[in-house]
Amino acid sequence: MLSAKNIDLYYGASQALTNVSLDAAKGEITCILGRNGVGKSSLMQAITGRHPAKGGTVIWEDKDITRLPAAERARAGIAYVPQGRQIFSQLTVMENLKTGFAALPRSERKIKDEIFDLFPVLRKMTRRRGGDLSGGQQQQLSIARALVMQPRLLILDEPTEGIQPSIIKDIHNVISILRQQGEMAIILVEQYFEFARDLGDKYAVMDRGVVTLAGDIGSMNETEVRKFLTV
Ligand SMILES: Nc1ncnc2c1ncn2[C@@H]1O[C@H](COP(=O)(O)OP(=O)(O)OP(=O)(O)O)[C@@H](O)[C@H]1O
Repeated sequence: MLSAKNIDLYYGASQALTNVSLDAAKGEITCILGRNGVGKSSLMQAITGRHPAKGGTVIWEDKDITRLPAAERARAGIAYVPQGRQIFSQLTVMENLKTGFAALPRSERKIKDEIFDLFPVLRKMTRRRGGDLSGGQQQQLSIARALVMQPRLLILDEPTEGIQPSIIKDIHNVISILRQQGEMAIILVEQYFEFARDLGDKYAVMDRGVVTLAGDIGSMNETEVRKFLTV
């Protein structure tokens, strides 16, 4: 279980998050919705430690990780699939996958076959350079690289952004399988409303650095939520 409480985050003097709280439970998908620039990625930075919070606490599996550096949070089982994918374009697909090993003890540094079962397209491409993959293939590689870390919290930051519909469907299936397996908590940051609604269990809507609406997707008022998504 992840519990971020009363998070304040600044970039210099500019406050990007004010008193934001978010929980994410194992076996569930928690969706973060909101327009560009409202603070969704900043909240993920606070959770992953890439840009630590100035105020508030981040509790993960009953430990206070608020002050832990990002690498230690990764070792504690928190994996982040960044917006824009951030594939190493000069490295091969296999080398990209192996960068996920850094968070694992030596004895567990293996690429499990399951990774290629989830992303069959990558199996044929292990020696291809990351930069030669299509955007959709890079997104799949980025998710696969996070899964190599065997995370217990998987954070996906806008995985459908700029991706063609057929691959969005594949990514949807993979996220759905991971949810069914029930082994990890998943946070899905999305602007594609239907994608999030169809996959999610819980949701939080952000607007200008605060959470404005939150609850179970089953009882979500779509009209209200959509008001925070359209420009
Ligand atoms: N490294 C940074 N330095 C300064 N300001 C930043 C930085 N990163 C984000 N911001 C600002 O913080 C605010 C929140 O940005 P953030 O990226 O968290 O929003 P977002 O909801 O994830 O939007 P997007 O979908 O466009 O990424 C914005 O005003 C943004 O300009």
